[in-house]
Amino acid sequence: MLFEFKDINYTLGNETKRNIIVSGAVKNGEVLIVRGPSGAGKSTLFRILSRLRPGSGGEAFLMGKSWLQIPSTSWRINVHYLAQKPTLFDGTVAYNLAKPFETRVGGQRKLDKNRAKELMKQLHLSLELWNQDARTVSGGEASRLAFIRALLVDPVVLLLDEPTAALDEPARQALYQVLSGWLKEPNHTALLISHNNDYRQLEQLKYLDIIEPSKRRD
Ligand SMILES: Nc1ncnc2c1ncn2[C@@H]1O[C@H](COP(=O)(O)OP(=O)(O)OP(=O)(O)O)[C@@H](O)[C@H]1O
Repeated sequence: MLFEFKDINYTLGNETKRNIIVSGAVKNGEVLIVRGPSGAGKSTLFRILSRLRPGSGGEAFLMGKSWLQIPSTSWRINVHYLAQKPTLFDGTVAYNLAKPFETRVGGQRKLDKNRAKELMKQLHLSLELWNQDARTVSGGEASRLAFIRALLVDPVVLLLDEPTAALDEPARQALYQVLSGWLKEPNHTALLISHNNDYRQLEQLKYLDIIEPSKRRD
């Protein structure tokens, strides 16, 4: 297995607490669709798996190596969380795409400008955006730019949290086409949250349902 998590355990809610325990595994090229009603804890699971917040138990493994053996900064390079609301920093679009390479997340690598521009074209983004102030881009442009930035970092696992929510149909299809190509490269896999079934063009799908324990049949 390329990426595996076992008995990830976390509690949601303040007064009425809900305890969730989930496990899953994905091979090279597979996509695990994480489903569940709004508020079920899907984004929370992604934040735990990318080690942006702690859970209360369980263990994840990247290429067979436990997260207990890998520092969280290195883990996050390879288990990359793409949040529902994209984070863009003050500065141009180019600056935003280069941002991960300024820090340890990008390792020793530099931004591949040609690849960045090629991805922009594939995702129906105008190259005129390159020098635009990132705070002025539209919601749909912002989500595609954050997706491009994630691909440029080239993680092993992409945790995609409703990546097409702000996109129109052609842009949605373009995003899944780019993702599909990325998944065909070695050592790539993804987990995906989506409230609509717009990901049908992806292959090798698996499903994980997050439901309240009281509704479980097992
Ligand atoms: N930092 C936080 N502090 C308090 N409650 C939180 C926090 N983050 C999430 N929650 C709560 O935990 C629950 C699960 O949130 P989460 O974002 O994981 O759900 P989700 O399944 O991704 O929902 P959606 O499909 O609506 O995005 C929600 O009730 C949410 O209000």
